[in-house]
This record gives sequence, C-alpha cells and structure tokens, in this order.
Amino acid sequence: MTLENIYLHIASIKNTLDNAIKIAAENYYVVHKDDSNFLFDVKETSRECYLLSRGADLCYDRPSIGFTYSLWYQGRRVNSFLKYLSQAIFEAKQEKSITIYDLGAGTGAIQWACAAVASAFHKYDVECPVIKIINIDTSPFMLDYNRLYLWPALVSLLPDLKNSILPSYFVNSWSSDVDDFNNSNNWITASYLFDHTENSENLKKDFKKLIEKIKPTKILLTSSFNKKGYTQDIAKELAQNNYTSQEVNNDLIYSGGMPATVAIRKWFNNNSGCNFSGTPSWNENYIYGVICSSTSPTFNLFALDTTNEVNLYNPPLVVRREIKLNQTQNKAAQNDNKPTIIVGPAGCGKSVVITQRVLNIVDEAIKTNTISKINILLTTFNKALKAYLLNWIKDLFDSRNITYTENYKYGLKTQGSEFINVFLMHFDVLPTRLWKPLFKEEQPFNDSLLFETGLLKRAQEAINSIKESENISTAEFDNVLNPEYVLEEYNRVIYGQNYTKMDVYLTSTRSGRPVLAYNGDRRRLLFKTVQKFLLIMENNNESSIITRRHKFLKEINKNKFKGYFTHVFVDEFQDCTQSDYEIFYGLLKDPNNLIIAGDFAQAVHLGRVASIPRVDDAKGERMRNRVTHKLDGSYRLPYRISEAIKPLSEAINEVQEGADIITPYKGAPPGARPILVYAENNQDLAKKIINITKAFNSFDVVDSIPPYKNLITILEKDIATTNALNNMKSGVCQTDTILRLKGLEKKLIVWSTNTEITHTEEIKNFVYTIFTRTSGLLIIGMFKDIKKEYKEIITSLRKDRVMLWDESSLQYYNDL
Ligand SMILES: Nc1ncnc2c1ncn2[C@@H]1O[C@H](COP(=O)(O)OP(=O)(O)OP(=O)(O)O)[C@@H](O)[C@H]1O
Repeated sequence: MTLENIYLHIASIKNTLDNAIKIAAENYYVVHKDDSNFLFDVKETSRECYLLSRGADLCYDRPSIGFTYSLWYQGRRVNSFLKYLSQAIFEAKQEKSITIYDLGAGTGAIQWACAAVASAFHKYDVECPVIKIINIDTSPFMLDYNRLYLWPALVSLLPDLKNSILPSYFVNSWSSDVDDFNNSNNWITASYLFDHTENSENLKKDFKKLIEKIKPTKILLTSSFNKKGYTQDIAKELAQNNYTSQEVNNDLIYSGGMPATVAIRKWFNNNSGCNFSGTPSWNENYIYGVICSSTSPTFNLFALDTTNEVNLYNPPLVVRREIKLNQTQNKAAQNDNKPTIIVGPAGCGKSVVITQRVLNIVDEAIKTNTISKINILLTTFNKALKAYLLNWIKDLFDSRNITYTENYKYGLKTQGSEFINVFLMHFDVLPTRLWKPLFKEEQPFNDSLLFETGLLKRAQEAINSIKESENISTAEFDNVLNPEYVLEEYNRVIYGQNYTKMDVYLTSTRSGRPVLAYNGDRRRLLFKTVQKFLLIMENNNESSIITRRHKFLKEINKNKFKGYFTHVFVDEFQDCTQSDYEIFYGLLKDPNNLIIAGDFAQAVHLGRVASIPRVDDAKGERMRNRVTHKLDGSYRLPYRISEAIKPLSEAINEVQEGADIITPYKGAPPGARPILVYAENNQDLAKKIINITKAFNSFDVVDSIPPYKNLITILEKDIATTNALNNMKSGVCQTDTILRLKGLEKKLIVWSTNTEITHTEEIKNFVYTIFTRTSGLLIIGMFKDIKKEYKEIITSLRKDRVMLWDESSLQYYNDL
C-alpha cells in the first residue's frame, strides 16, 4: 500500500462522508425539532457561522451550533486534514497505536480524517495503528454533536472503524481532565488554535508546557493562511528543539459539491422552517499546515521551570488545596511584613491569596516554634464568605498536617498554641465579639440592635425634631433631610471619615458623596440631625452596626485593644471606610502587618466612598512600606462573560478611581455568553430558565435529577420567579441579595431585572457584583417595564458577546 493508494481509497469514499453528515443532521433533527427554541437557535447559529466565514470569532456556545456548523464546515474541514493525516499515519504505520490529543477538536474533523485513512488501511488489508483520539474543546455542543450524531453516523457506514478509532471527549482543559499522559506515541493536533485570540502569547506558553508534558512524537498544526504567523513561530521554535518541521502540501483530495449535505439542507428549508442559504462544498480555503516530528526524546525542551501547570481552560476547582497559585498570586501570598494591598477583578483569586498567606504565616511559625506568638484576624463583610474562608483555611491546614481545634465563635487554635491563632470574624460582630470576653464587666452593647426599618424611623424622628427647632416648614432641605440620606451621611462620612466635630465636618471633604457647600446650611443641618439621631438611639438604648463600630473605634483610640493582633487581613476592602482602617490599625501590634484585598468595582456598600488607607497625611506613615499586588484575569468567570461585561467594569472605572477592569482569561472555566431572556411575567421567566438549563446541561450547572443539588440563584430577591421555578422543580432555585452573596460564587446566576436595587448610586457596582458571582451560566431576565438604569447597563454589554435566548428576547433587545 502506497500513499497514493490511500489517497485513491479516500477519494472513493467521498460520498460516504457526505452521507454521514446528512444522516447525523437527520438524527439530530428528530431528537431536537421540538426543543422550545430550535428554529431560533438554528437561525442564530447559521448567522454566526456566516459571520465566521467573514472572519468573525465564533463563540460555539449555542446548543445547535454543532448541527449548523457541520452542515457547512464539516466536509471542508475534514478535507483539509486528509492529506496531512494520510501522510503522517502512513509514516507511522509500523506503530501499534497512536494517541492524538486534538486541541480545539470541535466536531471532530481530525477524527473523521483519521477514520478515512484507517478505512484505506482496511481496504488494503494492512494493519492500521489503533488511533486513540482525545477530543478537547471548550464547546460541549461541538463535541456532543460529533459524539452523539456525526461519529455514530460515520461508523454506521464504515463499521470497520469501530475497532481502529477510539475516541474520547473532554470539555475543558488540555490537561486537567486528561490524566492519561503515559501513552507512548502521543501526537498533538491543533487546528486554528491561535487564529482567534487576543491572548496568543500566553496560549503559546501553555502550548509549550503541554508539549513538555505530553512529549509528542508528532505535532500537527494548522491555521488559516492569513493567521499563519503564530503557527510558523512555534514551528520554528520546535525546529530548533529536536523537531523537524515540514510544511504541508495543501492540495486537497476532494473538490466540488456535497450532494447529500446540499439535499438535506434543502429538505430542512422546505419542511422545517430552517433557512439555510448557500451551497456547501468540499472546497476549503487555503490552509497553512505544518507537521513537526521529534528526532529524539524530548525533555525540558524549552527550559521551562514548570511542566505541571497547563492553564488552558481549567475547570473550576472545588477543593482549595488543589489550587496551584500562579506566580503573581504566590508572590502576594508571601509574608514579607509589609502593608499589603491585593487588588484585582472579581474571581482573580484574592481570597485564594489571603488564605495562602494565612497558611504561610502559621506554617512558618510552627516551624520556628513561635506559634504562640501568632494572633491573626481575618475579617470580612459577609457571613457566607467568612464560612467559605474558614473552610479553605482548614483544608489548607489539613494539607500540611497542621492540627487545630475549632471554636465556632472565634476561629482556629493550632496545636502547640495556648490561644486562638486565626480569628475569623464578620466585621459587623467584631466589636461585640472582642469586647465581651476581654472586658466582661463593661458589657457595652447591652442594647437592642436596630436594622434598616428601625433606623429609618429613628432618623425620621431626628429630622422632625431638627426641622421643628430650626423652623423649617418647606421642602427646601428635603434632598438631604430625608432618612436615607441622613443615615448614609452618618455611616459614610461622619463615622466613615471620623468627623466628630461640627466645625471639622463643615469644612472637610466628603469623598465620594454628592457635593454640599462648605459651611453651608445643608451641612450644618445634617450634622445636627445626625447628632440628634445618635442621641435618640442612646436614649432608647439602641444601636446599629455602625454606632457599635463607632463606639469601638472610640475605645480603640483610647488604646483599649492596642496590639491585640499580630496580623489583620481584610477581604473585600471595598466595604471599608477610613474609620474602619483606624480600627484595624488600633488592633495591630505592627502596622506593617495589615493585608487587605478587594475590588472597588464591587463597592456595593459604599460606592465611591470606599477607599484604602491614606498615605498622604500624617497617618500615612503607617503605609510607607506598602506593597501593591495586582492580580489579573478571572478564574471564575467564563471567558465570554468577562468579555461581555468588560464595558461595564470600564464604566465603573471611569467614575471610580482604582476600580479594576475585568480581563478575560483563557484559564477560566468554559461557559456561554450571558443569556438575555425576555419574559412576559415571572411564570414565563421561570419556564424559560428551565428550558435554558435543559439546553445547557452539558455545562453541568443544574442537576437533572432530583434532589437538585446545583441551584439556580436569583439576584436580587425575586420571590415570585423563585416560587414559580420551585413549583416546576422542587428545590432547584434560591433567591438572595448580593450583600449576602458577594465574595462567593455560584454555578448559575440569574439577574432578575424585576426587582429594585435600592442603592441607586452604586447601581453599576451592584449589577457588576451580581454578574461576577457565576462560574457557569449568567441569565439576565428582562421584563416589559424595565428601569432606565438597567436598560443602560444591558445595552452597554458587548453586543457580540451576549446571547439573545429567543425571538421575543431578540426583538425586545433590539428595541431597548
Ligand atoms: N491559581 C488558580 N488556579 C485555579 N483556580 C483558581 C486560581 N486562583 C483562583 N482560582 C479560582 O477562582 C475562583 C475565584 O477565586 P477567589 O474567590 O479567590 O477570587 P476573588 O478575587 O476573591 O473574587 P471576588 O473579587 O469575587 O471576591 C475560585 O473558584 C478559585 O478556586
């Protein structure tokens, strides 16, 4: 059997391949034609495939993409690999087996081309190496279309293939799910890998790491001709490192029409309401291809320091100890006794770094027998996040065999220490928690704690009293003399910036707050009202979280808790005022051991009032040695979601200095674009959400059998939709507020625009924080009378990176 014989046989099965594409499409249609959204989805994927042919990037994240794509591209893509693989497999015909890692496998053109070659071996009765194909792609829809439809159709026509081609399919990473790297004759095929990415340099680095790990004997690279630069660069580098490289002759075995595929497209157009246009053929545009073959065993080829982490498309890790920190994260986790600021967008690993740094301090202290001197406070503004951090730290301690006991109120005491070494506390309870055990006799907060409604009532009383004493009978001052404004002014400015005296307040800046004239009536009235409010609270023996904090600060300023902690860690610093930092400094032995992490874009409590400790005044001395670590990218947010919401983070950044702009990161878990859904009412939204979870179940966001472990989380509280969902699938949905969920992540977040966001000034921060909670799907539910501010946010999202769920959603979106 010669190479020519192989070509001849492949030429003879052209119609078989064409027929298999047709059969696959027929079968897919039978299974999916009644899907709630089938026709619209096909219409959209057809449009996107057309745009791909014009050079646009395709997201491959709609359910019908495999179906539509294959009806145009399958033939030509397979054709482009036929000669290339004939040549490579023919050269390897002595081998018993070959394992091909097909990166960006899509609907399996490489697998099909291998099948055609193997079929030639059978025809000539020559033993063909068993070809194990590991299809790796970020799109479950593309992989599934091959696995469930294309491949079975081809095997039904060429049954001999069953034993010679052994495929497997992996949504995700080049490495993490593929632990079987010990095959002896590994090949890598990478088609179009570097064609559509703004991140080619990183990709190239990861690609080289993969090569070191897999040690392939052959690397087959293709790209479109006009994007061949990166492929050539890599081939050149490989050529200098034990690989010979050979450009592939690009003439194709097949040409002309694909009658079966054309016929089925016509049938769909006439009978199903699909609207396919154009005539598919075998003719592929000119492709650049190169085969690199190893000349000797590869070992530490590129002299990279690590061969273990291949960061492409890593799935999210659930066990904290399995997370391998990247270089920047690692640096930020070193305990260098300097005030440390860790910034970066949602999901870049700030909490990961904090927990690692806590571990490093404790680990070092245990080794140097100084654990009894370590007293760390880790505080944050959210109960669930506190629990999350605690579990991460416990998991890390376990991984280092650090023995500890847990005190449910305070934190962890490690073996060998007489007291608790790691205090984990919600910042709101810190004043009470620290005060009570230390100064039992005083019991400062033996009062009732008021929350929103109670506080608004007291603020109104204060306003009434001031209006009366000042003889104000008009609405002239109502823009500031209203309960919400008074409370915010107290929390954010009078407490937040610690303006205890009227004359200071009248003449000082009120950073991040609406402008009020210095020494003006409004300021004077506000200060008096706040004083009155505090007095009323005191007389009624009541307090708020902030008045408690305020009293705590006053005691701290008297050195009461001085030096209680060796280290203070703050996660989510965007919720801190300047006064909060005064508390942290007051608690610290050494100001150099303040470590704070956060993201101003998520400042849902304070908006533009949020700030980090000043360095430009007398107190700034404490931050003199500060180090800022800037982390990049989001490991949590699927790449497409980061791309979609980037304009929103840029808009926040424009008004809020220091807010981090989200950077799409290739190491993020796979996922779809944000899905925009129009609904007539809550019931309708619930129905559509269920349909979406069905269509996207390959992203593993919601369990398909009860009890539904993976919940849908609706933000902000939308009880009607939640009830409607739970009536359909009991227990599948929960609803919450972002104030309780910030810092955490969920697999499926729904932003229901039906519910009001009360913090109108921080509305963008709010919505951004909601969007960035997902590690899987993000659904945006839109209704008829949508608020103007929400409309503005939705239309600001990158247009080619949102997915309109159905016809009514598309129309609604176009009319926004
Ligand atoms: N180096 C890493 N490798 C793999 N996964 C990582 C890495 N760093 C972070 N992650 C994952 O990214 C997700 C987000 O991490 P983390 O919660 O620490 O981010 P964050 O910056 O604190 O987010 P937020 O600003 O929303 O609070 C987590 O699921 C974490 O496991």
